[in-house]
Amino acid sequence: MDGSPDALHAAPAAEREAVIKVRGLVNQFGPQVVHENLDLDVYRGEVLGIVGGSGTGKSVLLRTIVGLNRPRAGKIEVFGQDVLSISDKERREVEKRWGVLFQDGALFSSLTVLENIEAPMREHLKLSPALMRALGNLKVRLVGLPGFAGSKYPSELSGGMRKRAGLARALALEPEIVFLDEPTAGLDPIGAAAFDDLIKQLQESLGLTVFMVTHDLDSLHAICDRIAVLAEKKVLVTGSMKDMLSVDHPWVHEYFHGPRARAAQGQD
Ligand SMILES: Nc1ncnc2c1ncn2[C@@H]1O[C@H](COP(=O)(O)OP(=O)(O)OP(=O)(O)O)[C@@H](O)[C@H]1O
Repeated sequence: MDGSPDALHAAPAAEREAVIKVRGLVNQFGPQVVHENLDLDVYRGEVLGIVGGSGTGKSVLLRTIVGLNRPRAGKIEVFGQDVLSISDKERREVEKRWGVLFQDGALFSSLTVLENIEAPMREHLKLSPALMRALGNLKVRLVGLPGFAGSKYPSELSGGMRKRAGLARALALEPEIVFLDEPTAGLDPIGAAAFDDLIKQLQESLGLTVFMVTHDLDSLHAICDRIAVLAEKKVLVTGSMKDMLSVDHPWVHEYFHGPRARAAQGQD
């Protein structure tokens, strides 16, 4: 198997714009090396699913790209900018162009949903309170929440509603890239499928690029254009769901041919 991260993808990489380019990434915590010379491209407009065994560093990769973890070595370009060496001011400009949904939603518990959605606007934009409120209400609707949810506190919402509220906040600045860390974890299968639909709809209507860490085989089937597998401290392989079926690697084979995979493909 070719070690190139795009070895299995049919379209020539040169034709697609990589909005994220990771090269030679090294992450290490004490003696534990999590990533060793990891390379990855994320292309504009795609939904990329990041999968891998527990502890392979999926969340660390996401956190490193968005600047919450400083790597030992390597280069990360987002929108062509070297995000590890740009100034704070340049960094804030780049940060405006992405949104992040953490696994638990990471909403401020003391703020209402609308106030949560307005928080990034307050930080990055100079808008009147009335305009922020109007935009916030639009985001509430965009993610399929009922209007009354805007005035609720996170603790007053169901898990699925909290995820949607977190997504609304991630979309507050109308980003080009959305990072999602296990967005369907903790949702029941119907709620998870509805959330998948929402992500796909938003990706299509807003032209979003979606970087999604997931364990959810249904999500991979339903919405991912491409999958990147983390194993052996790097991106072992990337490709379509179909490509994954022919990868000759024990974890990849077990994951994509196991009973849960067959069920997700509708073969059980
Ligand atoms: N800040 C940190 N300090 C020390 N070790 C860390 C830190 N962050 C992550 N790790 C370690 O790095 C490894 C990768 O963690 P990460 O959360 O990225 O795994 P993951 O692939 O997302 O796993 P899971 O699928 O179980 O969520 C783990 O062994 C974790 O303990």
